[in-house]
Amino acid sequence: MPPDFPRGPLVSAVRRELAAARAAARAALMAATVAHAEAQAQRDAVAGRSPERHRALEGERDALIQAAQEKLRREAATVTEALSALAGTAAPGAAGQTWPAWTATPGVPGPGLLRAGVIDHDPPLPALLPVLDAAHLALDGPDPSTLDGVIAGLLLRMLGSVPAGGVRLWIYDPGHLGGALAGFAPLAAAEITTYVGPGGLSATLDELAAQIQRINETVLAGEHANVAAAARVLGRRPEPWRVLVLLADSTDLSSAQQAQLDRVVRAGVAAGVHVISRGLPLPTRDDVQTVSVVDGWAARTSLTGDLTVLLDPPPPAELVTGFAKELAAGPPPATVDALLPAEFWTESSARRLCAPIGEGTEGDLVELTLGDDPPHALIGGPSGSGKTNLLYCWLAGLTSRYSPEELELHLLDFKEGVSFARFAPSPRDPSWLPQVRLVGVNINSDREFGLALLRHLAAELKRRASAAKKHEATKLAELRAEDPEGHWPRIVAVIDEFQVLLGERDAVTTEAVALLEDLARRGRSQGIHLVLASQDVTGIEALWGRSALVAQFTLRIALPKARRILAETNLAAELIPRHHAVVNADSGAVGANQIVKLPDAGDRTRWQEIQTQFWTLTDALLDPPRLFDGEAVPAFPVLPGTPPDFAKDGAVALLGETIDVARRPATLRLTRSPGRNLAVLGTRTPEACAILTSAGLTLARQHEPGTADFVVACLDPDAQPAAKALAVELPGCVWHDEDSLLPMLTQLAQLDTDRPRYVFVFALDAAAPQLAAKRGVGEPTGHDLLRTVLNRGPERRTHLLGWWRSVPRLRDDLGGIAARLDSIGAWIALDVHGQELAPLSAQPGGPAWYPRPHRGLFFDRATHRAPEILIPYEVDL
Ligand SMILES: Nc1ncnc2c1ncn2[C@@H]1O[C@H](COP(=O)(O)OP(=O)(O)OP(=O)(O)O)[C@@H](O)[C@H]1O
Repeated sequence: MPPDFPRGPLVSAVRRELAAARAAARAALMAATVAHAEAQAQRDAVAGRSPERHRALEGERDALIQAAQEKLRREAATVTEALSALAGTAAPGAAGQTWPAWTATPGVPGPGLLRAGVIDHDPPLPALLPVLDAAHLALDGPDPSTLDGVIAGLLLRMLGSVPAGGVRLWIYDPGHLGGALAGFAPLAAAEITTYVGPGGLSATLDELAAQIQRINETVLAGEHANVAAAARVLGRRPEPWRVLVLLADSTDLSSAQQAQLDRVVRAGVAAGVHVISRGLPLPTRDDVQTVSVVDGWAARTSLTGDLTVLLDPPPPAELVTGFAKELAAGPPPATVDALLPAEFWTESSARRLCAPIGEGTEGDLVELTLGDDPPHALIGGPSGSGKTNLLYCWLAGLTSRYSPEELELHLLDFKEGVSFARFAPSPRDPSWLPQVRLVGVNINSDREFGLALLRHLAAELKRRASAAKKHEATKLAELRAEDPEGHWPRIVAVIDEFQVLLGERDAVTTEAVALLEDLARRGRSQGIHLVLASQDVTGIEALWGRSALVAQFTLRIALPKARRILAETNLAAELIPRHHAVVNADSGAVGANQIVKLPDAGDRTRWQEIQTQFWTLTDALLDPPRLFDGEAVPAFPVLPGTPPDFAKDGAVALLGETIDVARRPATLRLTRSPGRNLAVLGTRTPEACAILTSAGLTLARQHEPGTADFVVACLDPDAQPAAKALAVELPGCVWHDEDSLLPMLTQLAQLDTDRPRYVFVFALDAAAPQLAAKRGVGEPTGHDLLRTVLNRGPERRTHLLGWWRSVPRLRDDLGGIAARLDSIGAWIALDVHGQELAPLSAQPGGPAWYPRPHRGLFFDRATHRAPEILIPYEVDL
C-alpha cells in the first residue's frame, strides 16, 4: 500500500464493496424468486389447459431462472474480482500472502489491512482486518489456542511488513507465561518484543499510557491528528507502532488495570498504540474490531458482518522463529568504508571539521561538525551502547578527510580497555594514525593523565591566542589566512569516560574543571575542540551547578538509553534501536534530532589497512604520538653525552617520570641550601631502589670523575643487589653496610669538605637501634651524627638521599614526635597514606594521597606548590 493511502477510506471501500456484493446477490435472488412466482401463477392459471402450453410455460420459466442465475454469477464475479484486487492493494506483501508463499516485505512501507482468512464464498475472498493506525482487535471463541494461532499470524504479518523496529510488541500471557506466542521470543533480545510477566501488567499499561501522553505532547503537539498523519507530513514514521497483546480474561484485571486499559484503548490508535486481546472484551467503539470464532476455524468479524470467515491456519512454527531470529539479528551492519571519501585528505579545516558518522533515516550520510558552532561535543550512552564504536566512526570520517596538517587528535580513554591503543605504535604494529599526537590507554587509575592533557591544551590555547593577537585574528580561519606558513591544525581532544577524571573531590578535579571551563569557552575560536564521552553525565558531581560549562557542548550525541545528554523533554534516546544514535547540534533540543544508524567501525584489520593507505600519502617524517600507557614502566632516559656544568646551581637528580605530555622527569636540584636532602618513604623495595639508582646515575653524570664523592650504604639484604649495582656505577664510590655505618656517619658529620658528596642509604631505618645506642660520655649517638649530616650537610655540598620504610621511623631518626623535619626538603611517598605525611606536609592533615602500584607522590619544598605523581623509572644495570 502506498504510504499515504488513508486507511479509513479503505476500510469504508471494503465495506461498500461487500455491501454492494450482498445487495447484488439479494436483487438477483429477488428477481429469480419473482420470475419463479410469476411462472407458478401462470402455470396455475393455465392448469388444465393443453399440455403443450404447459410445457412452453415451464420452458419459459426455466430460461428466466437461468438468466437470473447467470446475471447473479456475472455480477458476483465482477465484485469478487474487484474485491480481490482491492485486497491485494490493501494487504500487500507480507500483510496478505498465504503462509506457503510468505516472506517478509519490509520495503513495503507499513501494512494496511492484515489478512486473517477468507470469506466463505465461491470463489473465496481474502478476509482482511484493519489494525495498525486503524483499530484495536478483540478476539473471542471457544478454543484459546485457535485464537492464539490467529494472533500469531497477524503479528507475523505486521512485523514482516515494516522495517525492523517499526513495530514493538508487549505480550502479556499469564496463562502460559509467554508460551502461547513463544515463536517471537528471539525478538526479546533485540528489544522488539517484551514478555510481560503475570505481575507486570500494571507497569506495562502505565508505560503505554505514558507513551501515548508523550506522543500527544511532543510528536502530535496539536499539529497532527495522529501519528499516521504526522508520518505523511514528515515523510517518515516518527514513532514505532506499539502493540499490546493480552492473552487473558477479564477476571485477571484489577479495576485500576481495567481503567488504564480503557484509557489506552480510547487514546491509543491516534498514537499508534494498539491492543489485541484474546478472551478479554474491549469497549465497543468504532475503532475496536472483533473476531468471534463460531466453530472450528469459522468466524464472524465486525468488518464482514454476517458473512462467514474461514480463518487462516496458524503460521508454521519454523516460519515464525526463523523470521524472528532474522529480524532480531538485523541486516548485516555497514562497515567503516561507508564513511570514507573517494579521495583521502582533500578537505581544509580552516572553517570547520565536518565528517559523516553513519546513515540517516533516509539513507543519506549524517555529518558531525566541529567549528565555531558547534564547538564541542558531549557523547552519552550506557556501557556497551557503542560509544567506542561511535568514536571510531567519527575518527574514520575525520582522519580520511583531513591530513595531519589540518587535524591533530588527542585521545584519552579512562575505561579499563585499550580502545585507542590501535592508533598508536606498538611492537605488533609500529604504524600509527598520522593525525594522532597523543594516546592514553590503561589510565583509569591515573586521573593525572587527563589533567596533563588539559594542561597541554591550555598551553596550546595560550600559544594560539598570542599568535592570533599578533596577527589581529579573532578566529582560526583568520589566523590561518594571516599566517599561511604557520602550522595551525584544528585540535580535537577526545576523553572517553571523562567522568573518571572528575570523579573525586580533590585538587585534580578542581584544576581539571577550571581548565575545561577555559578550554570550552575560548577553544572554539582557536580551533581546539573537546569531545567528552560518558556513561552517565548526571552522576558527575563536579559539573553540578556548572551549566555554563556544559552549555558550551552544543553538539550532543546520545546512544540508546543515554541519560541527560539531550534536553529533558527529548526522549529520543529511549526509542532508538541498537547501533543507532541521536545527533543533535542544538544542545539536545527536541526539534533538532537526527537519527543515525552507525556502521560497525571496529574491525582492527581494516583500520590497519586504512592507516597504511594514509602512510602512503605522507612523505614527511612524522614523530610518533605520545603514548600514555598507565601500565607501562618508563625506561630510564638516555642521558646527554656531555655533562652540564652544575657548579653554580647544584646538580640535578632525576627521580622518575612525571605524568606529563612532554614526559618531563621529576627532578631534584641539590643546591647548597638547607634541606636539600631526599627521603624516600615506604616499603616497596624495588621502587625505592629504582628512585635512588636513577638519582645516583644522573648525579654521577654531572660531575667529571674524581670531582665528586659518592657513598652507598645498604641495611636491607633485599635491596643489596640494587645498591651494589649502583655503587659499581658511581665513580670512586665507597660502600658501607651495617658494620661500618657509624664510622661512615662520624666521618660525614665532620663536614670537612666542600666537594660535592652524595650519600645514598638504603633502608636507613633498619639501623635505628644502632644509631640510638648511647656511646661514651660526650660522644654523639649515631642519630646525632645523622641529624648533623642532614641539617648541616647541604651547605657543605653533602646531600643525603635516604630510604626509610615508614614516616614514623624517619621521625624517630630525626628526634621523635617533636622532631623538626626541615632537613628533609624533598620526599617521595610510596605505599604511605596521605595523613601519615602530615608532619612533612604544609597541608594540614597531609596531602590527599592513596598509594597506587608503581606510583610515588613527590614533593620538593623548593619548587612545588603541591605534591605531584611520579612514576619510578625502570633502570637496567
Ligand atoms: N554500529 C555497530 N554495529 C555493530 N556492532 C556494534 C556497533 N556499535 C557497537 N557495536 C558492538 O557492540 C559492542 C559494544 O560497543 P562499544 O565497545 O563501542 O560500546 P561502549 O559504549 O564503548 O561500551 P563500554 O563503555 O562498555 O566499553 C562491541 O562489541 C561493538 O563491536
